[in-house]
Amino acid sequence: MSFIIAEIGQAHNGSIDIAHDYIDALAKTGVDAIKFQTHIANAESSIYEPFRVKFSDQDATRFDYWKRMEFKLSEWKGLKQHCDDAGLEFMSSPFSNAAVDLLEEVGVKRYKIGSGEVTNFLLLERISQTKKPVILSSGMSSFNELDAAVKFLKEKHIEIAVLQCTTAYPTKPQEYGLNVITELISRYNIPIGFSDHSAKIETCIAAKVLGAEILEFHAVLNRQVFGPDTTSSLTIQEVETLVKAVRNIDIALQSSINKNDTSKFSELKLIFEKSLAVNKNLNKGHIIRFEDLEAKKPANKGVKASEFRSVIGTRLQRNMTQWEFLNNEDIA
Ligand SMILES: C=C(OP(=O)(O)O)C(=O)O
Repeated sequence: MSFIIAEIGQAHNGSIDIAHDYIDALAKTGVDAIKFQTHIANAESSIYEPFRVKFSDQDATRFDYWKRMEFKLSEWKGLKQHCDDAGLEFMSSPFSNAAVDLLEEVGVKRYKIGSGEVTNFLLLERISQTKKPVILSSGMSSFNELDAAVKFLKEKHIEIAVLQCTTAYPTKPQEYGLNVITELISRYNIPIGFSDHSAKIETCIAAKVLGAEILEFHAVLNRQVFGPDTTSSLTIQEVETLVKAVRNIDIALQSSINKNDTSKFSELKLIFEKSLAVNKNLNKGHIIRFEDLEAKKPANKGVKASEFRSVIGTRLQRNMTQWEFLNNEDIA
């Protein structure tokens, strides 16, 4: 079955109240986990970090932005408690070792490592010290970089899953990299997933069908609000639709149908299948041609439509009227 993660990221815009609103809204959609990002400006950034997208004049630097996105330990604990109460797993990607320390105090079950951190072995080392399972994203990584991170974590006996991801906001269809999902499955022989930035529900559905066991996408309460990921996010309504679709596909993919066993269709086959009839008035002695025949519902009223070849060239034994069923005793 799929593990579905709704990524809130910075959609709360630094407001703890909005962060809680996200939990309430997403709890109704059927996702398994809600993911935040734990940013500690001093530990992960500096005043030299450029903006990826400068979407408001609120922050002079990207560092100021990260500072504004910080929550206190007690606030993180409140978010975790809210998720617990809503029956959702609380997740948050750390962007520094200090963030891992904080999340350990909050009490997380596993770690998500964002695409930008794949080469941050200092962080990988700190996370592996926790011995908790890891979901590693790959939005900017070459196979060489990914192999190195996977090897590092595997050697430390960390349970690991890798997500196909393309770091672009939003991703265009030609950038999704759905082909990579099957490559990752055969390359690593571990659970593989998909971290989506497309803002379209079909992308995760396609990833699911291709074998992704973990699906992550950004969610936003309102597409009009400022935020670095708004254009790459699904609305709450779209999340609900996506989750329903994925759960159905999970059931479908786990069920196998034996096309050779049609026993449960026997009654329906009688209704849907057809018997041969004549399509015009014909006299006794007429030699039946293809052009004289039609196939009509139901089955079992005359010669089976599948056997029409055995009728062609036979001679009518009686006069027949248009649309009458043709039986074996009518021909010789
Ligand atoms: C940036 C993150 O992930 P991804 O690279 O999968 O978008 C994250 O989890 O915070």
